[in-house]
Amino acid sequence: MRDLGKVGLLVINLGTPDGPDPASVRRYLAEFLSDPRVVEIPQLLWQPILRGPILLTRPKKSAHAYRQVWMKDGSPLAVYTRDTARGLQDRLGPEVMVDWAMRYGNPSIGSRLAAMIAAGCDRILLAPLYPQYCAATTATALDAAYAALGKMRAQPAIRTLPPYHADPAYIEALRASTQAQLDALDFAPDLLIASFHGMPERTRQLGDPYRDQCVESARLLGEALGREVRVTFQSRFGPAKWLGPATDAVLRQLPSENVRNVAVLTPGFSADCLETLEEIAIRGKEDFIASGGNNFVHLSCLNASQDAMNLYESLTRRELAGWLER
Ligand SMILES: C=CC1=C(C)c2cc3[nH]c(cc4nc(cc5[nH]c(cc1n2)c(C)c5CCC(=O)O)C(CCC(=O)O)=C4C)c(C)c3C=C
Ligand SMILES: [Fe+2]
Ligand SMILES: [Fe+2]
Repeated sequence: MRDLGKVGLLVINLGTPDGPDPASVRRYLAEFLSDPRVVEIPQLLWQPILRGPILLTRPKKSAHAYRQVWMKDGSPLAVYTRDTARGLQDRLGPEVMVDWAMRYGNPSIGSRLAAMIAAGCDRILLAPLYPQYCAATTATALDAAYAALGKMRAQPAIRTLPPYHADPAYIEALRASTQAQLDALDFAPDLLIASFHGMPERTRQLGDPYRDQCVESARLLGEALGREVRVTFQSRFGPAKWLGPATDAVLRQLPSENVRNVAVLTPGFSADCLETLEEIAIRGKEDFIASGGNNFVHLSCLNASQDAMNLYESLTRRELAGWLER
């Protein structure tokens, strides 16, 4: 008989290839970029483009980028997400079973939900670790969970973590982490840049609150730090118009405006990954220095730091209220 009555917490992140080789990256990109929540072009038109030029060229280029940031234990996104789940398990104790899953690639959301249910969880909090909501991240992670639940006869009760872009605990975690990293620098940045992952401009008109939530997070962080935090958007993909200003263009422009020392933080990413460690910390730095900049630093994401644990413990305890004894 199943042991009924445990509470589960599933930490969810975007997903990453199993290895930094072109075949693994191709598998990952094929799944990721076939998600109609991510590329909102009719599949009949999109699949030939994806299966043709994109999957023939991008895996090799991206694998090269992944190799530059790959860690001993695997992809940074997976390592930090796993460590976040382990840290949260310590904070929440044996009353909650904490696990982690990825929307694309491994471990899949369906497989970890099945494991939690097999272990006796009848109440599960799904926690996509995206502070700012958009359909291409939060919604699709929850879609995948609901799709797996849709195949079950006996479902657990489900709660979902709302976006936390303006939550005082998020702003405080960012403030503490940013201030500690700035205090450890051997230069004083003229400007702080908050670089968020971009989205097609069209998604804003369609109703995604993502851009406004990014701007609000940066405004609140600036207020907490008592200095300007300038918002930019990175990682443009495809020919459509994306949210701006673009991080790479701003970094190339700043030295000509006499801003020669910058710190870039990436507060929309819960964990460091290809987009922060390669695109910003390596290529962003190269662009800025080649354009006449003097000092550049990328500040780490919250990852599985104590600031992160303070944040996630506070958010998840709130959402688990009524399910926990204490
Ligand atoms: C944090 C929020 C993210 C949003 C919003 C987002 C939208 C989005 N991304 C792509 C295309 C790609 N993103 C890629 C990597 C990637 N994206 C995010 C997060 C968001 N994406 C993360 C955390 C990562 C890193 C994964 C890792 O393994 O480290 C990639 C793959 C890498 C590459 O080949 O460049 C693509 C492609 C689109 C099209 C999109 C919105 C429509
Ligand atoms: Fe992305
Ligand atoms: Fe990128």
